[in-house]
Amino acid sequence: MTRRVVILGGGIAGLSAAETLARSDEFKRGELELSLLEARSSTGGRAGSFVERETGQTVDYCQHVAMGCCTTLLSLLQRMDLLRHFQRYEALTFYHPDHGFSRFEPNKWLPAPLHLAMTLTSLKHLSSRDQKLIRKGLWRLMRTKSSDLVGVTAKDWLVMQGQEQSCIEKFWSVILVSALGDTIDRVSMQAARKVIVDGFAGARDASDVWVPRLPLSKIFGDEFSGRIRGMGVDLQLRSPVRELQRTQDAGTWEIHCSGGSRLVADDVLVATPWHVSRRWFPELWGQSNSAAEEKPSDSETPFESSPITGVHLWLDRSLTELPHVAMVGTLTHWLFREPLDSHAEATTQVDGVYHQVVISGRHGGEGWSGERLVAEVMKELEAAFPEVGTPNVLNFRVVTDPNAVFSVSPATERCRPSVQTEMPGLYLAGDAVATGWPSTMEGAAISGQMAAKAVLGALAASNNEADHFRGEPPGLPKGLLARWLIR
Ligand SMILES: Cc1cc2nc3c(=O)[nH]c(=O)nc-3n(C[C@H](O)[C@H](O)[C@H](O)COP(=O)(O)OP(=O)(O)OC[C@H]3O[C@@H](n4cnc5c(N)ncnc54)[C@H](O)[C@@H]3O)c2cc1C
Repeated sequence: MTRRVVILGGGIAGLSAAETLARSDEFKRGELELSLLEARSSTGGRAGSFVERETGQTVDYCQHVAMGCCTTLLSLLQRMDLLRHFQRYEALTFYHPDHGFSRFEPNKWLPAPLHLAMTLTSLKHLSSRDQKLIRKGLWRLMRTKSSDLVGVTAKDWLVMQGQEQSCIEKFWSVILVSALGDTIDRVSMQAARKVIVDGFAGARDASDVWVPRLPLSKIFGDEFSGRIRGMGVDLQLRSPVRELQRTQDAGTWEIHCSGGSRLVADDVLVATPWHVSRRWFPELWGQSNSAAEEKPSDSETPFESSPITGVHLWLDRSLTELPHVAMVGTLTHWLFREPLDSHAEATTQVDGVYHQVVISGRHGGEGWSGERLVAEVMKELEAAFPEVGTPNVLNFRVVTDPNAVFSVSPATERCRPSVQTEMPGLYLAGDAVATGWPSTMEGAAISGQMAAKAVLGALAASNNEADHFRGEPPGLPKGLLARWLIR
């Protein structure tokens, strides 16, 4: 008998689930029918783009980057022949107003984690005392198990380890705010460990930076959706789901879309963002994962959002030849220059050189207008690149997504639901489910794959077959030394 699986939400989680299911033998044998319902006119979700009205250029709501440790995302892109739209960088450039530019390039020959040892020395904004303390902190972190960091914020742990303010501001905060999308007084040290250990220390290629060369709407929208349709998935765009109901007698799910259409499914895989999924199933989003953990009190709101702002600038000149710069001690966190190959598609004459500034975790935004924010950012950029004089801003857009990422606080870590629920035929995906990853494209890709495997596992169980499907995807393989040193 054919089982009908419906995926709700065509962000990276939903796309990853659709790809895993569509490649399964069960789907190829015709035992599964697969639909994906997406509210918007394009897939990709938060990894999306808009057409800027003045220039006609397609630009991402906000620049996205992946790291080498994002193995599930990168292999998904590879399988879909989309990785060629990403550029890999092995080095990063840091800038500090008092110390200028430094290059961060992990050693290619030393085994992980020694490949990072010399790298800190190249960061001019870190004094030798800072470097010594940071090495000590990194060592302690590698020797501390993730399970020993439950309930602690990154800031508290760093202070407990004797990390001074200067190390926190110039090193830990810079990496963690960018990677976790929120400030270190809010985020959990478990999530911070994931970034530092998996993203830098665990393997040599882990800290590579992968930057999209096409607008995200082309990669995760047009191209990805074309491919999954080609694999036989019934993709329905502009189909916002309004309501979900379990029909007890039939043992199926009824899915009602805003336009009045109705679908019946044996299995539903909910891959909408946490703030949407929570409206349908609040009980799944506030409870502790582990029986040993206490349920948080009502006063705790475990799933808070953190904003990310993209400041899109069209300047009358190019600021730098560098493709991206991580800025330390400034309001600007990242500068990206001309990240897209999209200009040929602009509908009007593109005037100016496109740059994008990214600012993460700026809660409240100090009530500044777009003009004020651009003026402050431009002051910082002029100081960083004095050789180009005073650039004129020909056009700008400030895009802040208040729900860009969930704030991965200690309370949130305890409450992230797993992909498998106790409701028959109901599975959860999305970057906020319990993958161990922060709110990232990688977390979303892993969650979709895990949820799809749970669907296949249940199918195997109902057919009395062995369940080969469970388990998290493996990350980057750690070398011998890293396995020995990292707990
Ligand atoms: C500004 C910004 C910058 C970021 N930078 C990075 C970065 O550099 N690196 C990184 O790895 N991650 C980054 N992220 C995070 C990353 O974009 C997300 O973690 C990831 O895309 C989440 O994917 P998802 O599928 O879980 O959710 P979403 O992308 O939110 O997808 C959910 C989908 O569900 C659809 N939907 C919602 N409601 C309904 C409904 N009722 N019916 C049907 N469909 C519905 C939505 O339209 C959407 O397409 C950033 C996010 C933002 C916003």
